Amino acid sequence: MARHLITSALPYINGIKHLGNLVGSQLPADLYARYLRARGHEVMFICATDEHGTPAELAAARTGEPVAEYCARMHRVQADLADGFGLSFDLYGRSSSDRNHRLTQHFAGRLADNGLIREVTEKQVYSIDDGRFLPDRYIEGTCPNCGYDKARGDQCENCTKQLDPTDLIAPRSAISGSTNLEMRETKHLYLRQSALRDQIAAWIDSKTDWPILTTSIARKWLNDGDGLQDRGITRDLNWGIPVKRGDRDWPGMEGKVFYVWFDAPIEYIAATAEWADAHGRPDADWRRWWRTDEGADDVTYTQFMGKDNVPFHTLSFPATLIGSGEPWKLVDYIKSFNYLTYDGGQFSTSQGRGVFMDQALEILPADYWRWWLLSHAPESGDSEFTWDNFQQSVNKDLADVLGNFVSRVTKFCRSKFGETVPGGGEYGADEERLIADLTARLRAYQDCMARMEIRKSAAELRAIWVLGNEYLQSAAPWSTFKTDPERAAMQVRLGLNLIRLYAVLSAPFLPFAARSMLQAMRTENRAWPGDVAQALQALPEGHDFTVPDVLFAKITDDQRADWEQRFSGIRS
Ligand SMILES: Nc1ncnc2c1ncn2[C@@H]1O[C@H](COP(=O)(O)OP(=O)(O)OP(=O)(O)O)[C@@H](O)[C@H]1O
Ligand SMILES: [Zn+2]
Repeated sequence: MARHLITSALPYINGIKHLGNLVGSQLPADLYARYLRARGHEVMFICATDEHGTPAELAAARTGEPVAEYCARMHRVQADLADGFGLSFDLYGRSSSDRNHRLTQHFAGRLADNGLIREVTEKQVYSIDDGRFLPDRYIEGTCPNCGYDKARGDQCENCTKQLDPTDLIAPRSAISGSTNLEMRETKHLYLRQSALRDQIAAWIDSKTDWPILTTSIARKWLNDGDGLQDRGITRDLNWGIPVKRGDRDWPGMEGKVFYVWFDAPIEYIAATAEWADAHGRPDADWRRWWRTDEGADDVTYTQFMGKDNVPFHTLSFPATLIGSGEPWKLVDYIKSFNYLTYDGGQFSTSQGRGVFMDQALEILPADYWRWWLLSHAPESGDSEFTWDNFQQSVNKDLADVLGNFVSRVTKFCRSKFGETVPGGGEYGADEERLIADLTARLRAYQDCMARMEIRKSAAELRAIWVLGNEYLQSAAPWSTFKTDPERAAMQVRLGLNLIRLYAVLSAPFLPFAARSMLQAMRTENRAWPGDVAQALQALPEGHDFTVPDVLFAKITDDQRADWEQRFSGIRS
C-alpha cells in the first residue's frame, strides 16, 4: 500500500463551472483517486474553491452581496454540484479559510527572511472617481495586441495575451466606467523567482516522465526572453489575505492583500489542514502529507490541471515552497490537459457559452457525463464536445454494451432460474478463454490507469465490457438451456459474477452505476480482482440478486436535437 496525495486545480468561485473545467481538472483527478483507493492505497484527495481576486469582487458587486457572503454561497453551490458528479474529495476547502490566511502569511514571512521578496514602489492606475486603485480586472480597455475593446487589466479574453493594466489603450474603470484615471505610486512585494530560476530549471529537468505539455510550458517560461521573471504577489484590494510577514505586520503594506495566484496553491496545503480540523485530528495528521521531515517522504503527489494553470504549478508554487527553505513536499507528477471545446467554439464562463455542471445534471445522470468526458479527455490535443458524438458514445458504450449485458444476463436468469445464482455445470474451453482474455485486458487497464492515460483506460474498460457481450452472444444460454440446462446455469452464473466484477472495475468511471449494479447483485464485495477466475466465484450458488432498473437509457434523436437547440445560445 502506498500513500497518494492528489490535488485538482482549484475552481474559481465566480460562477458555476462548465464541462471543460470539469474534465480539465476535477474529474480526472477523481478517477485517479477512486482507482487508487480501490487498489487499496491510502489517498488524500483535495480540492477547494479559489475565492480571492478581482473577478470574485466584481461578481459579488453584480449580485449586490458582500463578497464574503457571495463566496460562501457559491462555495455551497459548487460543493453540491461536486457531490452530484460524485467527486470524491476528502475535503473541498476554501482558499479564504483561516488556515490559508495563516499559511500564506507564513510563507511570505519565510520568503522575506530568505531574501526572496523585493519591495517595489511602482506606479499603478488609480481611479479618482472611484477613490481606489484598479488592479487586474478592475480596469478595461482596448487590447494593444488585437484591438478587442473589452480587454481586461490582466488578460485579453479575445487573443488570450497576458496584460498589465498599463498596457491597455483607452483604459476605463470596470466599476464606474470612469476614464478619470491617473498613475499613482504604491508599494508592492515581488517574489524573486529569478533568483530561484536555476534551482527550478534543474528540478523540471529531473522530471523526465512528465507530459510534454507540462514541461514545454514550464521551459517556455523559464527560458523565453529574459527568463523567469519576478512576480508581483500583492494588490491594492480589500478582499483577500492581508499582507503580513508571518504573524507580524509588514510596515508599508497596510491595507493590501496577497495576489490570488500567490495564495491559491497554498490552499492545497491549507485544505489538508482544514480536513484535519474537520475531523478533529491533530496537526501531525495533515503534516504527514506535506512535510517530508514529518512523514511525507513516502507520499506520491499528483496534480491535475488545465494547461493555462501549468506555469503557476511548475514555477510559482514550487518557488514558494523551495524558497521557504522548509521541507515541504513538492509535486511528483503534473497531469495537464488541453482544452475541451464546445460545438466549434470555446467554453466560456464569462460569456455563458457551453454546458454548465448544474444544467448537465438537470438533463442526465452524472455517469453519462463522466463517461463521455473521461473517454474523450483532451489529453494529446484539444477535443470537441458535440451533441451527436455525446449521443453516440452514451448509446453505444453505456446502453448497448454495459447496460445491455447487465439486462440480458439478469433477465434471462430470472426467467429460467429465478433471482438466485444457479448451481451446476463446469467451465469449458470458452470460459477458460474468456478468463484469459479478461486477465490480459485487466492488466492493460491497470497499466493505463497507473500512467493516468485517461482515454486509453476508458478504451480498455470498454473492451472488458465487450468481452462479456461476445461471450454471452457465443455461449447463448437461451439456446444451451434447451439441451443442457446445467451448462446454461454455469454460463449465467459466470455472467452474474461478471456483473459484479464490472461494477468493481467500472466504479472509478461510473460510481453511481457501479453502486446500482452491486445493489442489484446484493453484494458489498468491492474487492479489486487479483485473480480473475477467483473473482468470478464471488457470488456463489444460491446467492440472491434482483434485476436492476434500466442502467442507461438511450438518448433519443429528439432529445439530442432539443438539447442542441437549448444549449446553442448564451446562458443569461
Ligand atoms: N475548456 C477547458 N477545457 C479543459 N480545461 C479547462 C477549460 N477551461 C478551463 N479549464 C481548466 O479548468 C480548471 C478550473 O478553472 P477555473 O475555475 O479557474 O476557470 P477558468 O480557467 O477561468 O475557465 P473559464 O475562463 O472558462 O471560466 C483549470 O485547471 C483550467 O485550466
Ligand atoms: Zn487581444
